[in-house]
Amino acid sequence: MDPARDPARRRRRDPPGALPALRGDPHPAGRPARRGQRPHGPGVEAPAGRWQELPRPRPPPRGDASDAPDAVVLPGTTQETAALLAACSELGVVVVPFGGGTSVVGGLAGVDADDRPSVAVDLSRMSSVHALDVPSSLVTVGPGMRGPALEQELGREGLTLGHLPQSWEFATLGGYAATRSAGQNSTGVGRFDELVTGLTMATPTGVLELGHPPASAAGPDLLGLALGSEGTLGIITELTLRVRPTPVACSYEGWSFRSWAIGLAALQQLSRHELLPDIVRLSDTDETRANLLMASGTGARALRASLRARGHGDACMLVLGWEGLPAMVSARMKAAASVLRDGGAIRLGRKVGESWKRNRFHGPYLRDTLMDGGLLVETLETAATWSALPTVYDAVRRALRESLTRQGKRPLMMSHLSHAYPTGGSLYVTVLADRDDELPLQQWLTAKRAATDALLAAGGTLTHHHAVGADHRPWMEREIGPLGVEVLRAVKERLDPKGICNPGVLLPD
Ligand SMILES: Cc1cc2nc3c(=O)[nH]c(=O)nc-3n(C[C@H](O)[C@H](O)[C@H](O)COP(=O)(O)OP(=O)(O)OC[C@H]3O[C@@H](n4cnc5c(N)ncnc54)[C@H](O)[C@@H]3O)c2cc1C
Repeated sequence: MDPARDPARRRRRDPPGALPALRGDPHPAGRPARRGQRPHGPGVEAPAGRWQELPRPRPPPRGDASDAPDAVVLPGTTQETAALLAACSELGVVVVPFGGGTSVVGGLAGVDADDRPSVAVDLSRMSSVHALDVPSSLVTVGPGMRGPALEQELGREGLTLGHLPQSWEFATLGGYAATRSAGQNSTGVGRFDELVTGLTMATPTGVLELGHPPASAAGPDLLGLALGSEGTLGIITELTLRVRPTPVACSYEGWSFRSWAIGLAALQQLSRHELLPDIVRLSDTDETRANLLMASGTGARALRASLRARGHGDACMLVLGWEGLPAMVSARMKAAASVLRDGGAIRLGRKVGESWKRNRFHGPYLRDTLMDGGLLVETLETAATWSALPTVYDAVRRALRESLTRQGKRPLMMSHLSHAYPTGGSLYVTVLADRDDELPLQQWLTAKRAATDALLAAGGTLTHHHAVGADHRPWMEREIGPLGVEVLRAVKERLDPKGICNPGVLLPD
């Protein structure tokens, strides 16, 4: 069986293809809880607040499979899924939908406080195109379909979805909707939730048909309840997505700024002038330095020398991608170039942009190599308004540095902004440190908890695109307030009265 499709992997949050890295530590990014236990050991789920040292949980015995699902079920239609959910509800069996298994926040942890039996619902049998409405630019698909397969089908009609997260090879369309994913082109085409115009969700108490393209004013939009619901309300069994013509022209280019603050200010100017490109990636000095060091060949050496000579020795590199009709692409690039030059940027040209494009799915595989070498390699992400971003950036880095240094492992942190909006942008931080081989999970949870407290206090969101899962649950009330949590609970109680739908995620205990 393709390991990415193996639902027994659902509680390990490693990316498909990451298995070799896990030999020494089966759960470097998160230890799955055993049935009936709190997900990450005592203390870890306590409400966020002032930092306290956590009691150190004992690592699980190697090879412990006590949290594996009791069965894997593969429904083929909405009706079969609805019947399955109704039966599980009656019998008190927990149901965890399994898309591509790429959740990095414990979305598939399957933890149930009551330790009920559980089934993993593998959606791979529902992975075909159901309808294509070319004049309306709409495609209707099954939730188990993966991005590459859909792009191949759409490509025959000269269309594309254009949703390209780094997990694109393995993640599914249903998973994107359930987690409100963002892709590399989201600045241009929109986040995945913006691409969903309608969906069908089977719940234990019936089937919901949500959304009405092109638009409707019939009350509050219930579609928003299903997007980001992470399997807690039911299972998405069909999606209707907005597609667009395959771009005729694609141009990727690199720019350099003297500092992160200057780069952020320039992006803010682009957004203010409605000149944001389709792809934006502004790396801070540490990430730029690492990228330049990893680039080989005479071109890379010449680039490093030229940046030093022009006073950009500690540069922050920006990659922009422009897609669409040739005339539009060149007009937008020209207008943006003038704003960027006014903001102090140096144009590095297309080679830098093309090189980013070639390597854009390689990062996670490099992570495996680094982990094999004994490093802790983890990531976290958030988003904030343009005015709050600098504070959030400083706060997260400070919290991570202090926490890991206190644990005796000084980290290297690399950050980038990869999704820009008129009002702000996302922030993604990669952390590398010597791994505490005895308690690697505790090492990261300690740091992550400090960073999450810090980013929320500074005005960031709990998550920009990785979703809540099991890992972010303790902070959910802080994000949406106690009344917000009650509203979600009330909806869940109506649709899932026995609480069988993925009970271990999203909603706090
Ligand atoms: C290497 C790597 C890179 C990543 N890069 C990105 C990125 O660039 N952008 C980004 O947004 N995310 C990224 N992620 C996170 C992850 O890929 C996304 O959260 C993705 O949307 C999950 O899709 P999936 O099909 O794998 O869902 P799964 O991991 O299988 O499930 C995720 C959650 O959704 C629920 N679920 C899945 N399918 C359904 C359904 N049909 N109905 C109801 N609930 C369902 C599951 O129960 C679970 O709670 C990355 C992950 C990895 C490992």
